[in-house]
Amino acid sequence: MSNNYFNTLPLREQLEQLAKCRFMDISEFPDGVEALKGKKIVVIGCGAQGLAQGMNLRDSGCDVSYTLRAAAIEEKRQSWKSATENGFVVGTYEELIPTADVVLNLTPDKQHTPVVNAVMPLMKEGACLSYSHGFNIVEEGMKIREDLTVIMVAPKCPGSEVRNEYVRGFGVPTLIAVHEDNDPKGEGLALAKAYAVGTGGHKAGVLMSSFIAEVKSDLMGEQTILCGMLQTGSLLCFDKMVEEGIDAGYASKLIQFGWETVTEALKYGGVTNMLDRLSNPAKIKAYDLSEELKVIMRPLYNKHQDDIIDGTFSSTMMTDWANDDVNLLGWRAETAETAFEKTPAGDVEISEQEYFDNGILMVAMVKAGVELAFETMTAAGIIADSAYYESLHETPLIANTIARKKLYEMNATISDTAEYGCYLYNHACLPLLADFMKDIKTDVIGKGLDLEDTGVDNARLIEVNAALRAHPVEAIGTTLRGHMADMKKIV
Ligand SMILES: NC(=O)C1=CN([C@@H]2O[C@H](COP(=O)(O)OP(=O)(O)OC[C@H]3O[C@@H](n4cnc5c(N)ncnc54)[C@H](OP(=O)(O)O)[C@@H]3O)[C@@H](O)[C@H]2O)C=CC1
Ligand SMILES: CC[C@](O)(C(C)=O)C(=O)O
Ligand SMILES: [Mg+2]
Ligand SMILES: [Mg+2]
Repeated sequence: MSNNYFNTLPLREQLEQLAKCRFMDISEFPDGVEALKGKKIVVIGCGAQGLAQGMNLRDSGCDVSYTLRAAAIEEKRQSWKSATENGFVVGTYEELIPTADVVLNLTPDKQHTPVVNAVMPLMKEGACLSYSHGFNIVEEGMKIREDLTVIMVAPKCPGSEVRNEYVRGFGVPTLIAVHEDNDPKGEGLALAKAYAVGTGGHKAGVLMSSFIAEVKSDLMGEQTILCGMLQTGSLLCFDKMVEEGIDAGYASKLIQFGWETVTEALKYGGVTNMLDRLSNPAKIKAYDLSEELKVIMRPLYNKHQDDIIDGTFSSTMMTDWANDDVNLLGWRAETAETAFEKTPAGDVEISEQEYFDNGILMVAMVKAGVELAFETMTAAGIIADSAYYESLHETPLIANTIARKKLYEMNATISDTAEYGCYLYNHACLPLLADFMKDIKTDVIGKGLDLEDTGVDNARLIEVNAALRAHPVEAIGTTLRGHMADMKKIV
């Protein structure tokens, strides 16, 4: 079914592409959206990314309209409503694609082959086709007409946050790339840079990378820490608290809003700051739990990265696509039936500090997941900047979606590809953590440490603090966060 482009490349070229990643200074964007001025941008699809990116680009002065498949227009589906209610012109492929200078393909990855095959013959000679994820090019080996420029502008963030951050006057880190096989006029980079400015990404940080590095890091981040770990942690922590007699409404609230609160600390000051929010004994406890979790979960992180690199993951997922999404839909239904999803957050006050104090295990899970994802990606040749965005930086942005409407909202907001990978990880991780969870009590999830004396051994505290600060995700995080000084507070 697929013709994996990455697997056709010689090893040296694979390694070179994986390691392609350069942080662009904001001074490299002096022309703003100029390269898109006077150009007609037509977005295919008006879903999570489509609507957010289109609105940002329009607010940045670009000419944006939407093309949808005929049935979506005839049936006035949600995509049609989202585009028309926001004042955009909407038309069929035949009406709008031939007029477009730049076509943004923002349909689900699963649909890219049929969508691109349908629009490519309608595209103007020399136009540009853009993606926000390189799956179609890298994993399916899609060949694009030689006269067309092919670029990627991939926000490292859910669509809702692409819009929210822009409205807050900021942006989200964005990875840009030009498909080297398709840059006939040498204008790909200028277009990608202007597009990144139009969505606000340049304010948060743009990485100039490759289609390959984006795909192999994006898939890894979303499957493991960003979505898989948060889903697994939510289910395990909730069930444990209820089993230990904690009020279900309290447990539900602690988790639903806890991820957002603890990862907000991560966003501002990395893993170090997140653990610094705990008392000294709680910090040492969280550190020890996370070290234990890392030993248990490391083989799973390695497996996910290996399967992503060699194409096993993509071919498995494509088999599911061909099989009417039987696994995806089954996992989605199963998630909806979990006790955590079905228990509304209780009407109880939980202070910001209490989320940390009573959520020590959640802090440990985030630390373990972020560090493992970062370590695994960089060991596979992904550059630290990119691994940082795909592990630490994006975790709070995904956590925000859980705060809105639990796992349902997270899985509805992320791409179908991320949703599939999230469930895949979750299914493997739950049994892996079964023994570990047997020893967990309410001191680390639900009630917090009940200590009269909060004293700790100096040498141990120094050792833990040093280990936290020495992790390589902290060094790159300090540098990259230095470029995000205007980031706005959420919680
Ligand atoms: N979700 C996210 O936050 C992120 C997504 N991305 C990437 O962005 C791209 C878009 O993903 P996402 O925003 O999640 O997608 P969504 O599922 O949210 O939106 C898909 C849109 O495409 C339309 N669509 C679906 N099937 C077809 C089809 N066969 N032909 C034409 N249109 C179709 C849908 O409208 P209708 O069904 O009404 O026709 C809908 O408007 C993907 O490449 C994804 O990897 C990148 C970063 C983050
Ligand atoms: C976290 C998943 C993601 O990669 C994203 C929002 O960045 C996606 O595909 O949705
Ligand atoms: Mg992503
Ligand atoms: Mg993704």
